[in-house]
Amino acid sequence: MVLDFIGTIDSDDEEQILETPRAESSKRASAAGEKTDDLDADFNFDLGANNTEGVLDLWGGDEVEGKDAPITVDDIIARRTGKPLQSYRERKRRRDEGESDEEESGSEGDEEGSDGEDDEEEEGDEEEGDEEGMDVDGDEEEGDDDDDEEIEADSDADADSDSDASEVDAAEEARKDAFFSADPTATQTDLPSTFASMNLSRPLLRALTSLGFAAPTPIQSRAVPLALLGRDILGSAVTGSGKTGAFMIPILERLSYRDRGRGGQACRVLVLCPTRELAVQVEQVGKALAERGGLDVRFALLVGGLSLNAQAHALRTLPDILIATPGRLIDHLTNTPSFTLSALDILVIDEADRMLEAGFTDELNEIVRQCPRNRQTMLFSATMSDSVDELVKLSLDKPVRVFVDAKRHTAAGLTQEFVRIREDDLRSPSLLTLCQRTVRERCIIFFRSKALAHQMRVVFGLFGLKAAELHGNLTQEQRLVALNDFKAGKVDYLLATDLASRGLDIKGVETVINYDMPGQLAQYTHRVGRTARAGRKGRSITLVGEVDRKMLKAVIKQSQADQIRHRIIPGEAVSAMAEKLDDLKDEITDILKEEREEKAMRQADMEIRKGQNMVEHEDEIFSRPARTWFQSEKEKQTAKEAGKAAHAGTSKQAKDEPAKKKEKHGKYDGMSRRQKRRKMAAEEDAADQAASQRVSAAIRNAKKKARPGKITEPVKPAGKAKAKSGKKPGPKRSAFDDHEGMRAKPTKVNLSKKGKGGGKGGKAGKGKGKK
Ligand SMILES: Nc1ncnc2c1ncn2[C@@H]1O[C@H](COP(=O)(O)OP(=O)(O)OP(=O)(O)O)[C@@H](O)[C@H]1O
Repeated sequence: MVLDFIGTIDSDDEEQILETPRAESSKRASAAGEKTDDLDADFNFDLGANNTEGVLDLWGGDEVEGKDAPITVDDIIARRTGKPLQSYRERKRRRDEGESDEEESGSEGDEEGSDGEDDEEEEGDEEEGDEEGMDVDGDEEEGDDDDDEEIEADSDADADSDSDASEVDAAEEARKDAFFSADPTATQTDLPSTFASMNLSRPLLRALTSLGFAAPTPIQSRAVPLALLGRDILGSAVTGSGKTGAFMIPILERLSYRDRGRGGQACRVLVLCPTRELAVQVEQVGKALAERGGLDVRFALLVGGLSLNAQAHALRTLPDILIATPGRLIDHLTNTPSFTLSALDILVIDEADRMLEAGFTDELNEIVRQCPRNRQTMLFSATMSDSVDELVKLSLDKPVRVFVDAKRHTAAGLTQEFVRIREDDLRSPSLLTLCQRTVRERCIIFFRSKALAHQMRVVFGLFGLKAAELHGNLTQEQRLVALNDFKAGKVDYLLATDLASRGLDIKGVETVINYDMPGQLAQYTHRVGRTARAGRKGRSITLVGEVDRKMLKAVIKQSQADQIRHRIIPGEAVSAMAEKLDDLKDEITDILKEEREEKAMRQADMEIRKGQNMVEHEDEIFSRPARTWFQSEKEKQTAKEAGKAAHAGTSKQAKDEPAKKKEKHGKYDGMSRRQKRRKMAAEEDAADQAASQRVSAAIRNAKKKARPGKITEPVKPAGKAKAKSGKKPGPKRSAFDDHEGMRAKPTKVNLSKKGKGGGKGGKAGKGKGKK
């Protein structure tokens, strides 16, 4: 690996990286009316960050009232340790205020002690770190040779097919040329530098100013004018560069000219998003713009986890803009009477490359099928692909590719750090060390699995680190509470799966940690894109194991050299943490067990209530029309699995291994030892029998092959091959031709009676041959 250009960080001095620009330059430039690439870093779309209740209302908050709030892991930990968890800021405030009741001083003492220790250690560690850093570099170089060999070998193989590949490339390029329109903005030197120069209406201009959007971002400068012309667009620009505005501004502008006369009311715009949280956010952006501009535009949010009835009711009022996740939208298209997309003018697919992946294919096809063909379609993503194969099914009309600064894959203000993990067992201790010493707040940590994210929350809790989880195993309310607690700074870490990797715009995220390297490059790009948004600075830290080296190379290849750093976490600190973690194993198991028991009790309670409800409201429940589903549960599951595999992009080995394990594990599940032994013996017998049958069959076949064939029978393999190749069969050959070099007399057989006649002829032939 080439680490020469990678700056090594071996102290915990973050100032250099995290000095957050207060967007002064941006503001100055905006004030002067200049065009600037810096976005308004202080602008916040988060209308509900500090108002959890308000946002919960949006999600049917009545279900989350405090009276029935479930016991959380934090509660269990607090109960067991006798110390409530506090965020970093709370701890700091208390320390500053000198609060010192016994309990607090205990926990603070620990923390301060460890802080102090860390500081002392750091100097020593630096040297150690340096040494280790050199060591790592050395190893990396060695390893790199191996990789280079592999790559060279690959390129050797490639060389043979170079001309084929270039033909394919040229063909693909030709297809793209035919499919896309040329982008008139690509070479345009006088792109609009202000919103006013885009000929937007006054109310919308007012709204933009009031939101602090002084000047359009590059993607907005290029995409908005095209979108206003009604063009189909394939838009791409780095994460956090204002793509939401790039489609929402022209939508609102176009809607202000809609027909409002009789029958003019209809659902005209549909924005599809892959996750509920992103849909909520897009709706907030649209609503904020509409409200600030006093625009008469109505929105409906169609996402899972919200009341179906409330959404159906909203749909009956024909809102102008629908923001939806695909599954819930199809549910409404199937079950909400008179709801159609027949009047749709604009379809937007946000995070379009994700939506084109396997898991969403069926749903997306169905939605597109129900949209009018003459609609305008806009696709956006930071990792948008322009592969024609994927796009043709969306029936686009000569779309324009608007790819801003296509060579840049990550935000300019992002510093990407990588920590080498030599043994997988050291991953968790490394993460904890990092969080205790360095990354103390405003951090999203991504995990490959929900279970791991959850387990880590318990561990974080035991170490006094306040965290929330965000993944698909939680109820919608829990997901939202987690998100809002993190936004409001009530928790310092958001432990998430890829559910949170795309689109979420959370102000002030300073650090993104990848507990493991994601399986796809696009996933990495979106994860680290949760920081360094809108012109701010931010940092990502990725723990890289040996198996992740290929992906690391790919990441480095797509990044600017000055963005990359090599971070070293002092080995001693990690070892000490590993020991502490080891000591806590039983405690962690007990907490998880206690949590499962709490959950089971709640579940039982819920079942009882459900039963009571059924009894009380039986008539009403059974009088409701049955809902129909677009896909059966099985189909849904298959699509989900396919989507997961495509999205995770895990190595084949990693994908196969769990499957193998499962099969092996499940085979004798639930059997007693005796049953298991019997079954194994029977299986062995059956295997032996099958093997001896195979041997006998092989002997029979060999003998058969050695016998001369029937006289009139064409030699099989040659005949088959000819038939396949479509060539005319030549004159029939006798089996003797091959064996004895002498030609047998042609025998007359009645070929019209194929089966029987042939058989007879065969027999006759055989008889003759024998004579
Ligand atoms: N013209 C603008 N001026 C100032 N700030 C802006 C402007 N446009 C967008 N922003 C801000 O930039 C931030 C990022 O915008 P947005 O979420 O649309 O990014 P994105 O490109 O869609 O990111 P992702 O690829 O992660 O989905 C938002 O907080 C928004 O307030």
